[in-house]
Parts: sequence; C-alpha cells; structure tokens
Amino acid sequence: MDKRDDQPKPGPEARPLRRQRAVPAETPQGAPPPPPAAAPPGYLGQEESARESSGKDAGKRRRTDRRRPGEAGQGPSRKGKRPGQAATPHAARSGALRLLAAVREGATLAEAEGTLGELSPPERARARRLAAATLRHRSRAEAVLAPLLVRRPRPETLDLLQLAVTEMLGQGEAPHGAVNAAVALARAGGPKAKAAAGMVNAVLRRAAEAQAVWDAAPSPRLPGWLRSPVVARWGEVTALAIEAAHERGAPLDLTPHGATPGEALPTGSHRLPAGTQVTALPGYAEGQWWVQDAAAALPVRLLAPQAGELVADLCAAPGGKTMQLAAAGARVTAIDLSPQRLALVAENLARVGLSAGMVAADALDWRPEAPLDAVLLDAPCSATGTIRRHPELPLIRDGAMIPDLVRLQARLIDHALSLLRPGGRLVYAVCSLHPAEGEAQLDAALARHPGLRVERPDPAQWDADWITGAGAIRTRPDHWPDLGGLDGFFIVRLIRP
Ligand SMILES: C[S@@+](CC[C@H](N)C(=O)[O-])C[C@H]1O[C@@H](n2cnc3c(N)ncnc32)[C@H](O)[C@@H]1O
Repeated sequence: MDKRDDQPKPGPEARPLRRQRAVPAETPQGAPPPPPAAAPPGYLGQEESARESSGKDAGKRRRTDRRRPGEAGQGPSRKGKRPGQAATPHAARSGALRLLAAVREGATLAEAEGTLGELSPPERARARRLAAATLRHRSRAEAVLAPLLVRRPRPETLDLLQLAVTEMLGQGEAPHGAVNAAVALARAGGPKAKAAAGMVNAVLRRAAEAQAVWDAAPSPRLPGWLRSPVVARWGEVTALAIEAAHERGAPLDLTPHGATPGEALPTGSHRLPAGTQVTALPGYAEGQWWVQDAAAALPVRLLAPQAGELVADLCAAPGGKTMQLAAAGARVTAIDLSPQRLALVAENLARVGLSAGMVAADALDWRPEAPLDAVLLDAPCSATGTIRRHPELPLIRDGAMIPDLVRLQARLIDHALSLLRPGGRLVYAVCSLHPAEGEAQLDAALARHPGLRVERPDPAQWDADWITGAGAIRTRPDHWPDLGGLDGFFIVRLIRP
C-alpha cells in the first residue's frame, strides 16, 4: 500500500487516500540515512530495505510540508522556529500531536514527518513512538475516555487526551507528568484548546485511575472492509489474534549479507527488539545487512535464484528483494515505474556492494531481449499485511482501491508469465491480508492460464502452518507468536508450461 503520486500515469496506486476526519471515540474501530523512515510498503512502495521516498509518499510529504507551522496539530506554534533552535519542554508530545493530526487528514506517519521540522533527532524518534503507540492502542484509550466525556471533544483535544492516556496507562508514565504536559499543551494551543484545558485536566486525573479499563479493553478492530474477508477466510478467533498482533507492533528484522546483529530466525533473517536504533547497529555502513521484515524476505527464498540465472524483479523499489536476488548471483534486472524509487534501489545495491540492471518503466511495457529463467513480481497491493508497523493504515485507507489493485495485479501476472521461458518460474507476492489480492488472485490466474501450475514449497524447508491447500505460502501477523510475529504476505511459485 505505498505508491507514488509523483507518477504522471494514473493508476489504482495513485488514488487519493480517504480523508478521515476523526477517530470515532465511541467505536473501537477503528532516520535517515540508515534505514528507512518507514513508509508503508505495497500500495505506495515498500520501506523495508531502504531510505524510503516513494512517489506517493513524496507527494504526500510535499503537501504536508506545505502546511503552515502549527497548522497540522495542537501545541505551540512553530512560527519563527529554525532547525536546531531549542524546542519547548513538550516538543516530542507536540510533535506526536502533529503526526496524529496529519493522520486524521489522511497522511501516513512517514508522510507526516515533515511536520516535525524543528525537533532534534531524539525528539523526532520519541514523537514517532508516541504517535504510533497512541494509534496502536487507540481502542483502549477510547474505552477509558468514553465514560469520562460528557460530549465529544474537538479532534485535536481528543488526540491530546488519547496520547496522555496511552502514556499513563500503556507506557507507565507518571500521571502527574502526563497530565501536566497535556494541560500545558492545551493552554499553548489556540483559544478553543485553551478553553478545554480545565476539562483535559479533570478527565485525565480520572483516567489515571482506569488502569483496569485499559487492561480489559480489546485491541483495535480491523476496519470492516478488511475484517469481513479475514473472518470469512480464517475465522473470528484468527481475526482477533491478528488484531492483537497488530497492537503488539513489530520487531526489527535484518537480512544478513555478512556479520549481522540479532537473533537468527528459522528463515535466516535476524531479529532485534522493537525500537532498536538502526543507526547504532554495527555493519550498516559496511553493507553487512539491510532492514527487511522476515516475511518480506520469503518471496526470494521461495524463488530460490541460482547463480547466473536471468531474473527480473518487476516492481523492485526500494530494492530489498533485488539485493537478495543479486546476492544469490543471479543476473538481475530491476524494473520500477518510479525513477525516484528506482534510485533507491541503486543506492541500496551500492551500499551492499551488489549490482543489477535498472529500468525505470511500467513493467507492463517492458520486455527482455531473451526469455527469463525467473520473474519476481512483488506487486503493488493494499499493504494490509504491514499494519503492525504502520498502525495508521486502518484509519487512512478504505477498501475502495482493492478492485483496481486486483485488476492491476492480474495484468502484471499475465505479463510476467509472458516473459518466462517454458519451465521458467514466477513468484507472485503481496504484503496483503486481503484474500482478493492473494488466494483468490492465484485461483483466477490458474483459471486464465491452462497448464500453469503451482510448485509447492518443500515442507521440510517451510513452516507447515504457512503452506496453503493450493501450495502457496500465507504468513499472518499472528504466526510465530513466540518469536514476535511477522508481516502478512501471500507468496506463490508458479511454473510456466
Ligand atoms: C511492494 S513495492 C515493491 C517492494 C520491493 N519489491 C522491495 O522488496 O523492496 C511495489 C513497487 O511497485 C512499483 N510499481 C507499481 N506499479 C508498477 C508498474 N506498473 N510497473 C513497475 N513498477 C510498478 C511501485 O513504484 C513500488 O515501488
């Protein structure tokens, strides 16, 4: 679910995001250089391996950047502040509120980074953490606040209340600190926010006593357009487990290319705790590893590229999978619609000392000179498999883009098959939990292409829980519960007749 709006070509991925005015309080619905400011992958692009600057993200960021200081959220006006200038005592909280306000306007957290202009790197990191936690636990804060609010506050005030409740009850922040900060931020806001300072104070003092309500509240629900197909496919218990996994967030996964920190996972990725500062890890500058969710590393593992094989990576940017293919010794051509995003692939390959051919083009228009041994199609998708790392996605997306995405994915599958030699293999992958983009997409491709067959994963090499009846790999956030979960991906290996 991350694509570009600097692309001249209209497509489903360029569809404007749904504007969401507010998180309903009454329904529980709900660094650079090293590594990427994590913009959600899939629909807008994939952040897992590189500094992220997807076209759509970039466009969104530009729009966000154009906001006047202070416009995006509550808190002291940034008017007159210059980068590096001392920030207010509540700079990180104020930054978190600007991020939350931008999400209410339809931006992703990565796209809203521009609102944090004056904050120091540690303050920015804290602002990001606070905003993400507020989004991740929003149903709990709503449950705490609902009985304490006589009427629904303005959206900015609700953000402030939810942030403070999350700090107190979800993060163990001392109530007096969180309440005082919230009151100070309300007072520093405009006249309406100021008028709410007394209410903020009274409500938060009572909320501080509601730990039991917080603990008993459910995890945020998936939005209906996603929950219904998830429940239909895997059942209510699994939907609840996915929602709980989304609330827990995601650890940091690295794909090794040399000495790599972290605990080795069964699939070869290395895992570090959530919140690990990537810039502080050894080996980044030396290209010993790259950031990539453990599930995102699986499509290339299933493709099993061999040294010297001719392989195309049709939707390559920012290049996590291109690096895996090149590291295996394949002769890789990386294609991406966005020249800006393709530049990230080149940058990432250079950092890890690998190389690939680069083509900025619509994959649907590209043909190689000779038939290919293998194609990787990591298709544009809803990115609903990455909600653990992008808790804002359920609030800023709706299901309206799914039919267009499904049509585009089908066209890309058909085109990818036409590039292969007979017996060549296509790995189709999406970081989506929506069966229309995965399981149903496979059924439709098999129906369209007589003789096309699925090559099942070797059960000795793959987690049996992930192998579907049709012979694909389906990962979900509730898988690997003891290891910290993994993103939701659908991956299948197809053999051209
Ligand atoms: C899911 S991301 C790819 C992530 C990448 N495979 C990785 O592992 O880092 C989808 C990418 O598809 C690209 N894309 C979307 N439509 C395309 C098309 N018609 N042709 C080529 N690339 C396209 C987007 O620009 C985006 O970079």
